[in-house]
Amino acid sequence: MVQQLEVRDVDFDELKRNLEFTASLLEALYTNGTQPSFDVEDDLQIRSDVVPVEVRDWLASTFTQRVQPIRQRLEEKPKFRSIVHAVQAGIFVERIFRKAYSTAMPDQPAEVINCLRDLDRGNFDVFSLDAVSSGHSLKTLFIELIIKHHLNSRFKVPISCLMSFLCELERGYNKHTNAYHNHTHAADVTHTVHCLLLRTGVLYWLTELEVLACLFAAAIHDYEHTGNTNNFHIYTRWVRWSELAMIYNDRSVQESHHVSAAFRLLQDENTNIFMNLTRPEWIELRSLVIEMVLGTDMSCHVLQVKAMRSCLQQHECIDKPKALSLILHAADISHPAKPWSLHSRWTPRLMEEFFTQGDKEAELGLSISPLCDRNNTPVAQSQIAFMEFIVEPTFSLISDMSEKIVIPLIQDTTCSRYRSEFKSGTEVGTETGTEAGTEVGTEAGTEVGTETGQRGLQWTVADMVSFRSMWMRHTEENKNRWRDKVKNGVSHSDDSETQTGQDTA
Ligand SMILES: Nc1nc2c(ncn2[C@@H]2O[C@H](COP(=O)(O)O)[C@@H](O)[C@H]2O)c(=O)[nH]1
Ligand SMILES: [Zn+2]
Repeated sequence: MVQQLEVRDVDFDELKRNLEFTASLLEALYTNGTQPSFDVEDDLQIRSDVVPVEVRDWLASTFTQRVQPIRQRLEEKPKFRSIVHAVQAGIFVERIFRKAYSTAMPDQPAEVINCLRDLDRGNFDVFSLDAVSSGHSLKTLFIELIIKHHLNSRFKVPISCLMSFLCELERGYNKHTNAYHNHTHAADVTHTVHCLLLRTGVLYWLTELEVLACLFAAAIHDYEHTGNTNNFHIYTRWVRWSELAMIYNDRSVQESHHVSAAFRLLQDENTNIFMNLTRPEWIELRSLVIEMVLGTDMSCHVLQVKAMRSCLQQHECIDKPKALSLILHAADISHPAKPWSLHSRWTPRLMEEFFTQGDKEAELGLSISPLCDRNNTPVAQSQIAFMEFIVEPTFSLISDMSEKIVIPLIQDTTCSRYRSEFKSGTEVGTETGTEAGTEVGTEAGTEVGTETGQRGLQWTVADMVSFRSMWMRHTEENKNRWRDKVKNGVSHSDDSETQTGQDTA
């Protein structure tokens, strides 16, 4: 606006609308900043009637991990236009953003559009998307999901920043040319998070900011992965220096790096996709993303699963960051719960990465880590064990947790604008045939939450059943495939089917 005034190129109607929008933003900021502080009584057992509010804020910000809201003095409250104007202006700017995206986005090749039609399905083929998008599956998918969830317009994500950020992100993923931990894995996990949120119904429990945090966390969760395990970084430092282990004091070495390096990207204004978030939004998003990405450290698995199980058993309230961390963790280990055509392509990639680490360990005169010896690893048996002891319990927990979260939402017939809007562009639970498992469509469940003038929320209990039966069916089928290999004596790393990055589908 200032630039327009400086060059005297002013459209007064547009200027007025933009000023109104600015006022609405400031008003939102003011409202956020002056909302009552969260409860610190529980954390520190402080009695609110005897402790002044400033002291409580100080205690909360210093001695708990909660984030302090920005507090403004009351007398600073400016006078703003009516909320109706603010909303109108907001809608106007959202439209401008949508238009900017459709203009700036180059036309996608027909093959890409075709691939993206399966975006809401569990059998979505990320390898095909990577092939038809010339190796840009992460970029293509992230943009698609951001638009699909209306997050680009809601959070005013500048298209140029988004493009530059995603180029850098893909570059970082390909820095170490890993067979498994590369941009395709990031695209796969991002897609799977979207699918899990949608198919479990947890999506309808979340705010738009939380959805943004989930997709962003998934996209960056292995950024600049070195292709080695954390233990490799920690235990090889006697013979080989690991900068990351030193920086992060042996704690979640890689995960700490992924999240830190990704946030560093946002420090550059050309790649800062969150430049238009308010301060409280940014703080909340950052905190969620950090917790989710650190939760992908596999050494947290047992604790994470135990904590959520006990929360469900004791009928406690489900902590959102914990639930979302579990969803990202599940997405991260989800390929064994997908059709064999996908699982059988991920396995040799992962094994090759493990074996490359084993080669390095042998070269350094160290003992070779479990599953990293290319001449002696029982791939099939290890995959069966991974499914039985890690994947199935995690997915079972996700199903139980989602039911606990979503059933009250289904019973609550006041569905939000977001839920209805999203639903009108997405069909959940209507899959049939092999993919849908029990083949239960929306008609089988209870339709709830119909609002005048909007398509009703059609998310149903049947969809939850379908989700559970689908991952169970896939893990069972995949285990049987591996069992057959054991029976036929082709279960080791020397079996050509389980060797390096070869597509076996
Ligand atoms: N033995 C197997 N381990 C697997 C498989 N898929 C994943 N994994 C392990 O989980 C982590 C995932 O975390 P990430 O953030 O590093 O991607 C991965 O490193 C493996 O250790 C599998 O099929 N078999
Ligand atoms: Zn991962």
